[in-house]
Amino acid sequence: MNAVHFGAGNIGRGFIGETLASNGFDIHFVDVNSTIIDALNDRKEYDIELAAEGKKKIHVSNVDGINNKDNPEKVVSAIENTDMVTTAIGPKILPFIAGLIADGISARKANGNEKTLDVIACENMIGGSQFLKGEVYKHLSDDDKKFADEYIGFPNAAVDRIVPIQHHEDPLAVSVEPFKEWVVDESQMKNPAIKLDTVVYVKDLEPYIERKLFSVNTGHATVAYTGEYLGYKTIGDAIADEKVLKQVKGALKETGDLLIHKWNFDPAEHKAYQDKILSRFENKYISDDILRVGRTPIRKLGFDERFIRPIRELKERSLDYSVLLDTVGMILTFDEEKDSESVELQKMLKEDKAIDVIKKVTGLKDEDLVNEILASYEAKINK
Ligand SMILES: NC(=O)c1ccc[n+]([C@@H]2O[C@H](COP(=O)([O-])OP(=O)(O)OC[C@H]3O[C@@H](n4cnc5c(N)ncnc54)[C@H](O)[C@@H]3O)[C@@H](O)[C@H]2O)c1
Ligand SMILES: O=P(O)(O)OC[C@@H](O)[C@@H](O)[C@H](O)[C@H](O)CO
Repeated sequence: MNAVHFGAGNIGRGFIGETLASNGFDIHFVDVNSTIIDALNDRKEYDIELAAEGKKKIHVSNVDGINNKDNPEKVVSAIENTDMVTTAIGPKILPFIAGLIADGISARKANGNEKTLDVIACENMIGGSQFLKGEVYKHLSDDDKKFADEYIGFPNAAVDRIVPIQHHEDPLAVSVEPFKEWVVDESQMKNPAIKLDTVVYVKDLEPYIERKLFSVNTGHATVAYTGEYLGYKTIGDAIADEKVLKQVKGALKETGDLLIHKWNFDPAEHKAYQDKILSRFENKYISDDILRVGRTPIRKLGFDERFIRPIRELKERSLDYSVLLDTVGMILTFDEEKDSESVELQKMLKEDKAIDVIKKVTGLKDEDLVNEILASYEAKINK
């Protein structure tokens, strides 16, 4: 069996690649990074190192690479014959690869390939694969849409493993934390016969993706933005400061209250899940830049993203969201010249009224909440 995986970056090589390979798949990685693609084609293998005592190595083989910028037709032909498509490319990039996936689906139809296929977006977002489906369908004819409705599934997924930006001489080497969790919505699959060992299949992904995004990612981002505000550069240094630790614990308490209320999670189990997350952020074998974890602050301030959605839903339930609100004030001060969204956000805040920027980036219509965010931001910049 073989898989086409879009995004040969940190999580692509460091988690999705490992899982597909250990399940016996040959992997065609698709990326625009020619250094990585050339190295994959030269060597057809790479190593993953576990960031923990002993630094165990995991060998991944039977891989190659396709540069979708130079050879889009090779991507289409790989999709035409593949058993699975996965992505780990970033939510904003999905629309740019949708056309290639659509062409691959059209080619399957044209060649009478009626083998069912699942396309799984492994991105940090709610409803990632279904979002990708919407983008792919924009490129399909009505007939090809009917074919896709019958044979192509887009099951949503949640993936969890911290993989920082890599600094090795070997462009394929990747160091990852030992923890890993990949959950797929089984009810949206077209080919449920392909079940990957170590992947968890569930009938309803929503509680899992919300638990992940509003615990791991809200927590991580809280460490990043509070840390940046206090002058730190790495997650490890930031979380060692008790002010940052207090902030992340406060944020997790609030999202935990929401998740327990909404999904009936067992409070003791949820507390253990949160404690595990904090210990993962403190992993001394990993150096994770605040710049990476805080990247794309406009995306992270989105209506359904890791801060605004829990705040909205806590407010609806008359539950406390003061720490999340305080953190949103700090996100708006995130000023990193290497992050184009941070540059754009700061430019907007200089040129426009802060209240209008807040409305625009969060999509909020609730005037009271917008004013609360404005007050939180002003408190941060006037300190
Ligand atoms: N790194 C993590 O800890 C982690 C964990 C879970 C989920 N995720 C999610 O996985 C996704 C990828 O994150 P990452 O950390 O691996 O990022 P990354 O930047 O390391 O990898 C993304 C890869 O996509 C490639 N790419 C960008 N534009 C492309 C295009 N148009 N066509 C083909 N390839 C393109 C880049 O060259 C890069 O190799 C994100 O949605 C992220 O939220 C990351
Ligand atoms: O990838 P982002 O930008 O959505 O979030 C940054 C990190 O919080 C994220 O990559 C985590 O490391 C990962 O989600 C852990 O599973």
